[in-house]
Formats: sequence, C-alpha cells, structure tokens
Amino acid sequence: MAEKHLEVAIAAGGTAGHINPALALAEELRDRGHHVRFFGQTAKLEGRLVPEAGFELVPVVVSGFDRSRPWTLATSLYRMRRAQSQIARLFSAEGAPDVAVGFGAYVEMALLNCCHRLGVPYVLHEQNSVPGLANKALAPHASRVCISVPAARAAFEREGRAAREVVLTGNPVRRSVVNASRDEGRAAFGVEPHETMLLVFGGSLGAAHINEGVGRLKRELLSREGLVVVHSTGADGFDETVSALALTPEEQIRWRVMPYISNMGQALAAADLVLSRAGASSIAEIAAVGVPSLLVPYPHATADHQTTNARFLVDAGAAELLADERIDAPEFASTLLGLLDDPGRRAAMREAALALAQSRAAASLADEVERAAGL
Ligand SMILES: CC(=O)N[C@H]1[C@@H](OP(=O)(O)OP(=O)(O)OC[C@H]2O[C@@H](n3ccc(=O)[nH]c3=O)[C@H](O)[C@@H]2O)O[C@H](CO)[C@@H](O)[C@@H]1O
Repeated sequence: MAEKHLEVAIAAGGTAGHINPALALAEELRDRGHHVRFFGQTAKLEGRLVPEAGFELVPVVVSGFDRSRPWTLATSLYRMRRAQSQIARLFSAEGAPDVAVGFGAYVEMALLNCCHRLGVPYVLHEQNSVPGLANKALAPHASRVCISVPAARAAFEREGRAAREVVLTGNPVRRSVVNASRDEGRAAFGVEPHETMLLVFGGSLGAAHINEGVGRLKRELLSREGLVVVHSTGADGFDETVSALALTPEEQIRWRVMPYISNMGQALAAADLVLSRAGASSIAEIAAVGVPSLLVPYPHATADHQTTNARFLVDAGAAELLADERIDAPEFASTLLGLLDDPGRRAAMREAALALAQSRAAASLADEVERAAGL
C-alpha cells in the first residue's frame, strides 16, 4: 500500500464499456488505500453502476451536441460551463483532488478542464484502438495517456497531439470478471458439465442484427444435442427477440433469453463459445477469461474501430471475425456451427485468448495515476 493516500476524481459516463474499466481502476486504487470519487450523471448508467460498486458519485449534468439538431449546441455549452463551475466550487469548498482520470466519456470534459485550470494533473485512459473525441481534445494537457492496445499509440501520435507520455497499460477488467470461475458460472446458469454453452450478446446495448441472425439458426442450434444458448438481447431488443424466437417452454430450457446479464464474469467463464460485437471491454473480458469467440464488429462505430479492436484477438488466433453484413450470408451459419462442432479448435483459441489477457492492466493504470500525482 502506498504511503500517501490520494484523493482521486474519476469521470464516469458513456456505456458499460466505458464505465467498467473505470470501476476496475477504482477497485485497484481503493485496495491501495486511496480515496476515489466519481463524477457523472445520476440519471445515466453510471448513476446505477457506480453506487452498486460501492463508490460515491458526485452528480454532474452535461448534454452532448447533436449535429442534426444545431440548436442543442447552446444547451450543451451552457451545461458544460455550469458543470465546470459547480465542480470548481466543490473543489474550493472541500479541496481539490490530487489527480483525476477520464475514460473518454463526454462528461470528462467538465471534470478534466476544471482540473487543468486548477493545476490538478489528469490521466486519460483510451479503451479503443481509435481514440474518441473527448480523449483527443484533452490529450495535449494530460499528464499521461494510457492506452489498451498498441494500435492506439499511432493514432494519438498521428494527431500531433501526443501527451507528455503515452503508456500501454491495457484495458482494466473488473475483479468479478477476472476472478470468475467456470464451475461457479456453470452453476449460476444451470449448465451441466457435459453441455456446450454458447453465449450471445451485442455489447452493452444489444445488437438487433446479431439477435436476428442467431434467431434464424434456431433449428440448427437446437438440433445439436447438449447445446445451451444464453442470449443477452439488450433491453431494447428483448421483446422483439422473444417473439421472433417463439421458443416453446421446453426450448426455453436450452435457450435462455434475457435483456441484460448482470453477472457477466460468470457468463463468460461458463461459456464454450461467445458470439458478440467487438467493443473494447468485451474484447478485454474475453481475453481475461480466456474464451473462444466469433466477433461481429459494429459496422457504424467511429473509424470502424471495433474491427481494429477485434483484430487484437483475431490476429493471435483467439477469435474469428465476421463482417456484420455476412450475418445474412451462409458464412455466418458455417462459421458459428463449425466452431461449435470443433472442440479442438476452441481449445487452441482459448489458449491464444488467455495469452493476450492483460492481467496487470488495472495495476499498471493505477501505477500511472500514482505517478501523475507524484507518488
Ligand atoms: C457502438 C459503440 O460505439 N460501442 C462502443 C461502446 O461499446 P459497449 O459499451 O457496448 O461495448 P463494450 O464491449 O466495450 O462493453 C460492453 C460491456 O457491457 C457488459 N455487458 C454486456 C452485455 C450484458 O448483458 N451484460 C454486461 O454486463 C460487458 O461485460 C462489457 O463490460 O464503448 C466501447 C468502449 O469504449 C467501444 O469499444 C464500443 O465501440
């Protein structure tokens, strides 16, 4: 444990893929005796995930600018300025933190710009191979930028906006995922040792195209003896998927459909194969647990960054890649069923995934946060 205990402010926002790495860092910092306070929006996802993990969330209200509705710019700028003054007042009343951290969500602009003005050092963490807008804008004044995959370094440097240091730490994964055991996972999902479990999910929000595509393979999948499908549809796609699948009560025992899985560590640990999008946190968790995967990158992600994310696993033989448009082609069935029918291939993929696990990511990022604060 470090001798000096730091006050650390972390900006949390965006999807679960942005918030989970922030929580993984906070867990590590708390273990080292530091005090962590999150800044984010109570009405958004962080308003639930941060308190659930046992951390305080200081409420901040911001709203992004929607290019298709130009009048939202005024509200967005007004709220950003108001949020910055609110944070500045809080710091002057209670003392400024020793260091702050942002994970690329828009809300970090309020916290980190305020820290910059007050001379508080801040660290950025980028989960993706292609940096997001907020991180790019804040990089010039960051104490260091921590990246998850080597591919992101070039992007930060190419922008000509390299921070003082770009450090490869990896993407932190929460302890509930890193420490998940296959036996516990199988017990939690009621999967017998001889059964094969396919886990389907489409990032934190679900993916309609994956839900439809896997649904069309219902007959082929259910005809495989001992196959169990655990399918997280995303909240928005749940009703539609349930009615499209039209599972009989008997089939529902082998194909479990749910809007969201809250114990993702156990689901991944129990799975023999994952079918998912290629968001940064999904990739990091798949590697941490060591599970073979068929990845279908979200085709509209900025600069197609999910394909670049997926390459991290695919190039090492840990995963197969399928372009989103191929979900409607025969190749989808042949690739998915081929992997389900080939335990030897899956065992090799599992080894390859484990070799990529960035098990020190949370610790490395915490080291950088301590260094930025002068410890
Ligand atoms: C469409 C888009 O732009 N998505 C971005 C968003 O993805 P998004 O947040 O969807 O995707 P990620 O793969 O990064 O994270 C998904 C997270 O949701 C969790 N989960 C998912 C399903 C479920 O039922 N239960 C559950 O807990 C996973 O365990 C994981 O922690 O942020 C990521 C991180 O910056 C980016 O890489 C993605 O490109």
